[in-house]
Amino acid sequence: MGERDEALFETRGKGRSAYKVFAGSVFVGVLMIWVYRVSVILRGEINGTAASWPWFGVFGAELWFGFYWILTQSVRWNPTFRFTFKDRLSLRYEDKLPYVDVFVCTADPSIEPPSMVINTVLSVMSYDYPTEKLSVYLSDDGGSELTFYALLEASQFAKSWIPFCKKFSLEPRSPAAYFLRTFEPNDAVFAAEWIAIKKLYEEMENRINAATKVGKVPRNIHEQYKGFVEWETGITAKDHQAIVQILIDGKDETSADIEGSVLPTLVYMAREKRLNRHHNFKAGAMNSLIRISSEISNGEIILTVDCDMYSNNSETIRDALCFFMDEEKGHEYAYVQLTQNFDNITKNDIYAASLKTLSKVDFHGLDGYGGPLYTGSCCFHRRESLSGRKFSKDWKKDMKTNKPGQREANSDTLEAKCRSLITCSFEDNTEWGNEIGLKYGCPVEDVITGLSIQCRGWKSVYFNPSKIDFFGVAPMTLSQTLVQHKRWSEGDFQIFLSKFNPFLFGHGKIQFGLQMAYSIYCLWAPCFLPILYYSIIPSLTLLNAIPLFPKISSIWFIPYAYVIITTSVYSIVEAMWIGLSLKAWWNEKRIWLYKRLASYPFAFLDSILKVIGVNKTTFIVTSKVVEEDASGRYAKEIIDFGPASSMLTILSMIAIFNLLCLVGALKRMVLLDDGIGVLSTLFLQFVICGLITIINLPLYQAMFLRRDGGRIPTSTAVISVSLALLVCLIPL
Ligand SMILES: O=c1ccn([C@@H]2O[C@H](COP(=O)(O)OP(=O)(O)O[C@H]3O[C@H](CO)[C@@H](O)[C@H](O)[C@H]3O)[C@@H](O)[C@H]2O)c(=O)[nH]1
Ligand SMILES: [Mn+2]
Repeated sequence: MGERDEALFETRGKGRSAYKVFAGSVFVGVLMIWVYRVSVILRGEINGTAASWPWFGVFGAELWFGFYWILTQSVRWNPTFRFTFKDRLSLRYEDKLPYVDVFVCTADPSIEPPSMVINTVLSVMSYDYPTEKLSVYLSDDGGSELTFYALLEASQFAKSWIPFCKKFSLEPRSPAAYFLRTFEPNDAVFAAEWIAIKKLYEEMENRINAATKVGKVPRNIHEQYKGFVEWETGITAKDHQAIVQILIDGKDETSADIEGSVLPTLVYMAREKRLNRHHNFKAGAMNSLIRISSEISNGEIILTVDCDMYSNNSETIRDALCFFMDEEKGHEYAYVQLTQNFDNITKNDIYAASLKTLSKVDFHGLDGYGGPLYTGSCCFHRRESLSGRKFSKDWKKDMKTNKPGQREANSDTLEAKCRSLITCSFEDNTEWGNEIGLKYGCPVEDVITGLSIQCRGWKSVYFNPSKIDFFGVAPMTLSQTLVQHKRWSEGDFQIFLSKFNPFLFGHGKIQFGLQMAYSIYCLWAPCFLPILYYSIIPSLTLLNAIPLFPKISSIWFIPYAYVIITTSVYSIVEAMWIGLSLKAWWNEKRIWLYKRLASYPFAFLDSILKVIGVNKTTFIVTSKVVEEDASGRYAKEIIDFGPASSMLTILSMIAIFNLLCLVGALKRMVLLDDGIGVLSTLFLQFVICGLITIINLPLYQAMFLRRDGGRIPTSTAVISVSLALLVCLIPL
């Protein structure tokens, strides 16, 4: 034992020589482009001409694109793939498996329906894992009796659901997903139980949805269960006392399922909220969970999931443990990040929300340099690394345990103790949010926390098996997509500006490849500048017949053509390889542009304002539901552009502006005698302007032709057309 052929997991890299040769050739192309620009400057051909400042700007953008392209090579250089051996784990450690605590976070019952939240909870309660070692905690930042009520219902339903899942080895174990995907079985015994449980589930779901609809829990239920006393005083989401309710106590022999087996512990928590106190969003909720769970179950492994991310694979905990419990390497790992998948993605992924390039390319690349980012959900942590501990080589904690944790026996005293840990003032003058737990003050608490853990010497693992582990809900409108990406790019850029800058703080602590890879995301926000420039200036100069690029017949045209064509073809090939359709690839390109034009500029601005102390961190929660007609459009892959917003105005303005430039330039080309000559000197500007126009076809449609609720509001149309006309008139 202990030899790698007996190991609990295996790591495989992929030989990438062909790719490296290709990337090398692109790099030469990029260098040639730079050489061309410098040589023109040295020959003094540019200074003083009309093209002077647009020309230097384009050069600046090209410097950035080249530099950024180099960064993205880090995640394509050394991809790493992991495989686990769960049978070896069971064979060696089945009776010594560690305690596992699962954290689920929810924030708002109106956009995160309680019936969805409890499906996530039920799916993780039903893991194929010793139930006495499994505890599930729900943090409710909405402090809502509706969510509490749903969880109470779930705690009852679990008594039938968990034994049913295990008896028939069901997958997935979220009842909603299971009943959506399966039909009445043929086997008579199974069918009888199946029908009975389905009925039980539907009745429960109806009760929960009925309460959610009216916005309160029926009186008679209030009276039946003492826990509701917390809501008797009419508390609000932003102002309420600390609430901790142990709904199922796994240590209590009387709380068994219908077959008499122990149930996993189930806890509801709403940390104290006061109007004048900052609560640090999800990071604050997670830190509260870390503290109360350490009193109640103190699992050595913590799984964090968002409330929409149900488990799709009952064996996931065992996969994760294959890394943590591996005799040789296990002690190095702080967290095991699994893939976040979404089961509401449309056929051609209209909002590029599947994030497949991240999950199927980038994260494998990150894993080759010390491990992936922590992305908030679907991630297993070692409790001690999450709590701030430094990695040390000599220190191998023995994960193998079979003794129950020590704790307060009486559940009333235990709850009271826990409540005292989640008051507004508990963290005052402590290291929580700083050295201990998840970090505060950053809209991506996950990424900054993961980075700081890696900088304390720990490694992480990316595990992306062919069987999907989790399914969540991706944004379903354009504005939600843009707002989510604004939060992400803002948070990542703030990391870059903070003392945790991957190159500075990470220097000497994490590998250079990892520093580069983190910077891909940390530098999303500033990418708006060159892209915005490229979306306006080449087209404006096209309109004014000022060339900015070498003409088609020039030898310097070759590196441009080579870089543009090969990187585009490569990006299509990569998209096919990760399972996107051609149309999905095209949609991804559109959202790529929209993020850079609409999300990133605001992220950039807000980050700067935050650095100079004007702005505070915010966290706009993504809605997991949309209205009926919006969901109809989503299913038909019709982009929902509305409502009016400054983000939308920018997008519309740029789309219209490019259309005007293209029309103006084409007109001139047709009217002039030397049309072909014009086309040849302005060729690349035609390409850029033309592509921006073509990719915006759905936008023009939404502005001028559509009448549905997802169209571009008239006010936005008027403003953006006027602005576009104004920009066209800028004299050069
Ligand atoms: O004050 C808050 C705000 C959010 N949440 C929860 O945080 C989770 C993530 O929120 P969501 O709106 O779904 O954001 P996403 O952009 O989908 O989340 C990704 O990005 C976040 C960081 O920006 C991470 O926290 C998430 O884990 C990660 O999945 C949800 O369960 C929320 O209920 C809270 O508990 N309290
Ligand atoms: Mn989410």
